[in-house]
Amino acid sequence: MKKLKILVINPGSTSTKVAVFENKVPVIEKSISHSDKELSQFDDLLGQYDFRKGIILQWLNENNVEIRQLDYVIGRGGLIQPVTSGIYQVNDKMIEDLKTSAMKHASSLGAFIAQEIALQIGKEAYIADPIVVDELDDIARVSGHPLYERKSVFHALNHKAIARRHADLMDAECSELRLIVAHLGGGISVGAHRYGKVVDVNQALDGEGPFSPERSGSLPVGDIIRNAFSNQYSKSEMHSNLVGNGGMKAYLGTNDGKEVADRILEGDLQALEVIKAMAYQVSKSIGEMATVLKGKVDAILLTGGMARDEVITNEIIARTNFIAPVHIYPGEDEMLALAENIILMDHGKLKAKEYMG
Ligand SMILES: Nc1ncnc2c1ncn2[C@@H]1O[C@H](COP(=O)(O)OP(=O)(O)OP(=O)(O)O)[C@@H](O)[C@H]1O
Ligand SMILES: CCCC(=O)O
Repeated sequence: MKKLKILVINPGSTSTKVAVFENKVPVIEKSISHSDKELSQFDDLLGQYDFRKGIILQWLNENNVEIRQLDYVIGRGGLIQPVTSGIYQVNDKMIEDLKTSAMKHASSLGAFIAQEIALQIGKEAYIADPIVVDELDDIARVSGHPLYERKSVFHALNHKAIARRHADLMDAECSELRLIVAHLGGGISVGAHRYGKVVDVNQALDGEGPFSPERSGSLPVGDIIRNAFSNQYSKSEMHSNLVGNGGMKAYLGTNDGKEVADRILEGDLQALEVIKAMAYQVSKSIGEMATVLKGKVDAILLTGGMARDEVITNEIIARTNFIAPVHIYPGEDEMLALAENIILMDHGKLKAKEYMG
């Protein structure tokens, strides 16, 4: 059977990851880092479109990949309206919703860039398990005030991929397991997976949960309101304290977990205190999700870049392994997960869903 050639595009806040897969094998792949300075020349996220697309086309060119050789193009999906888990064909409604979304996230560029490249070769573009996958129990939507409904915004693609990887290793199906998955990346999301559905999770973009390398997570709301009306901060300063310049970066001046790990090895006690506080908050979120699953938890899975750091994982294990065994899956499976969605669709085992908005 002919091997499928799949271009996978995953724009993140500080990098653009790109790969060409032949079936499940990434024959070429690259993570292109973008410095704060490089991205600050653009007024907003959509302003980065030509820049990021140009980098991808140049990379394909350098690797002698002609786009007409591609069978499929898939991007990581961003801030559309809430959807169920699955693979979606990019359509006009999706593009419109991405353009008008009030919240911003780099993954929204995935659909735009995938669509433009696919159109050039007369094909459709796809996204899968975007960050707005919503499987919340109704009770989890209640925030505490009717003006505000809790939203499901999290690392859905990697949560689902790591849950599947764990289930495979256990010789089980996700639909048989009750898992707590903690993605420890630039942002942190902790979700309760009940028989394959993420029935509760913190809104990991700009609102809830543990602080992360660059996000503040949950903050005392009354103090935020007082600051917002104090005339001391602009709206964008207030927001960047939540996303981009919050969390570890606000305390230690860097969002780089490896740099902080090195500082701890050199004896930096402040760095150790902040990392332990982050692990403490992640552990509390895991405890919360254990109550969502009524204490019946088969396993706790730690994933994302920061799951490579033993100071963090050991602290979380010590605080949570009374709930269930803790398994560590460092890094992420997002690129492979996107390629796998295409392969399953091509083989007729998964049907692309139509995005209705
Ligand atoms: N070996 C390591 N030790 C400590 N921290 C690490 C290590 N490797 C990566 N990290 C840190 O993990 C964080 C990034 O994780 P990851 O790559 O999963 O996030 P991302 O893709 O940038 O963002 P997100 O996961 O929120 O979409 C960074 O702070 C990075 O420095
Ligand atoms: C909110 C999910 C995506 C991210 O943190 O980058």
